[in-house]
Amino acid sequence: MSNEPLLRVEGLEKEYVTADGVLDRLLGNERTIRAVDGVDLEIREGETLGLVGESGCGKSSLARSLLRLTEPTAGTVSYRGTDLTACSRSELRAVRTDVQYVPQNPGASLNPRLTVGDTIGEPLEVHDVVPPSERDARVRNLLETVGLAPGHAERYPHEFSGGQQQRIAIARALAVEPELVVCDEPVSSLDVSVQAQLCNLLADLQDEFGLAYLFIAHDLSIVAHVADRVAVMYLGKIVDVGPTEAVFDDPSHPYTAALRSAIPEPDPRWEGDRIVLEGAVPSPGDCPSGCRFHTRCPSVLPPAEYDLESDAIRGILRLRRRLADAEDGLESVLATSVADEDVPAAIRDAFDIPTELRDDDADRVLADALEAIAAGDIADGRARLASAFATPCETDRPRLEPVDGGDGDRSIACHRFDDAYADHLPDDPETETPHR
Ligand SMILES: Nc1ncnc2c1ncn2[C@@H]1O[C@H](COP(=O)(O)OP(=O)(O)OP(=O)(O)O)[C@@H](O)[C@H]1O
Repeated sequence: MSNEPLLRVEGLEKEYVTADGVLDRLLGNERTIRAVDGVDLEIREGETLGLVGESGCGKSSLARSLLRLTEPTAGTVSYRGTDLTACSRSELRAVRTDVQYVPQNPGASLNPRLTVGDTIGEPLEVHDVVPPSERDARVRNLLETVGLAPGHAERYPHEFSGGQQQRIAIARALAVEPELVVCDEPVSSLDVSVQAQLCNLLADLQDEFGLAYLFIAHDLSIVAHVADRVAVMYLGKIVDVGPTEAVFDDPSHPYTAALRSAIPEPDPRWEGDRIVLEGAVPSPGDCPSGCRFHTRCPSVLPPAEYDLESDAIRGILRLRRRLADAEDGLESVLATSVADEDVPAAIRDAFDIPTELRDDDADRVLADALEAIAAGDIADGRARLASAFATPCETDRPRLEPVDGGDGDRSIACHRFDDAYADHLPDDPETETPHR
């Protein structure tokens, strides 16, 4: 396997401009959704690169824009040195024989009016791969290659199970003898046993034809079985990329650690706790500032001035976010009403902030801010907390940088791995989350 990338993606961006209705569009009330935000990636010859992240992180948008199935907003995609973003439509059609896409949910993407034979035969004709006289034989051969019977060519897509439909979609992609196949969640909708069969099929095809795959999944456990390297995506950005084993054995990025910990049957070697992320992925139309993951990050960096336990800074940040929207007074901070003197304790309780911070100075500043809020001066409390408990995760955007100690193949976008923020790391490693 050569180390020269087959496909190199640089600074890829994809924005969608949406409006709730025609009126909003006419009034200019449109929103820009930045689904892919400056992605750099490479896919090497014959390798499988897994791309994982929760639903809505931008995986399909990335896959579709790198193949120009949807036009990217910015960036370049070089396939064997040819910049696909600069190709004319006809040049792109020629490259499409080398780079194929297997869409999510093949049941919906296979034309119900075409027989399976015509579905697989269509790209053979479009790209002039075999003479018309050899088309049917080639279709039958492709069906056998993906584990279906040659006689299935006469049937229609609805006569097949989900797993079989996925095999048909793979056969269609293979028809033009590609070098790279982008598989968008190829097994997510299938039963576990069918998932395993399809993963084995993809591996066999890779061995036989030397294929490279971009394999998209929201579940890290599937990717572990098929990928040589893994890229982890969060809100339009790659936050962690490296060899599969390294990403699994040392899921250093807090988001990777959370995905890793969510695997239902953990590797017996894995001793980490289950990390439950708060809430869902925020809308890419309204991305958090700084590190996009900071609003859900279990390991957000505390301010350098204080020696704060990670639970405390998380709770304080949650409180700060709530206060940012708290125009209606105390009732939008606390769900139930309590006596004025009990408000500080009730807020600590509601936001999982310890009753006493281990850092006395921090505790005094927090107590003063809570007193201000209890007295009804929410703006003062908000300002005190914002100036005392700022975190670089909220203001500074982390860059995807190689991490020390590896072979240069692992990169992580997290301030915890940037020496410039070393003074923010808590003094007591016992209070740290399990991944660092
Ligand atoms: N055509 C579109 N118009 C507007 N917004 C879109 C469009 N396609 C995707 N989006 C939005 O872009 C964001 C990323 O979506 P995308 O489908 O790329 O994510 P994903 O990680 O592949 O998720 P899933 O696993 O659910 O497919 C989401 O917020 C989605 O709502």
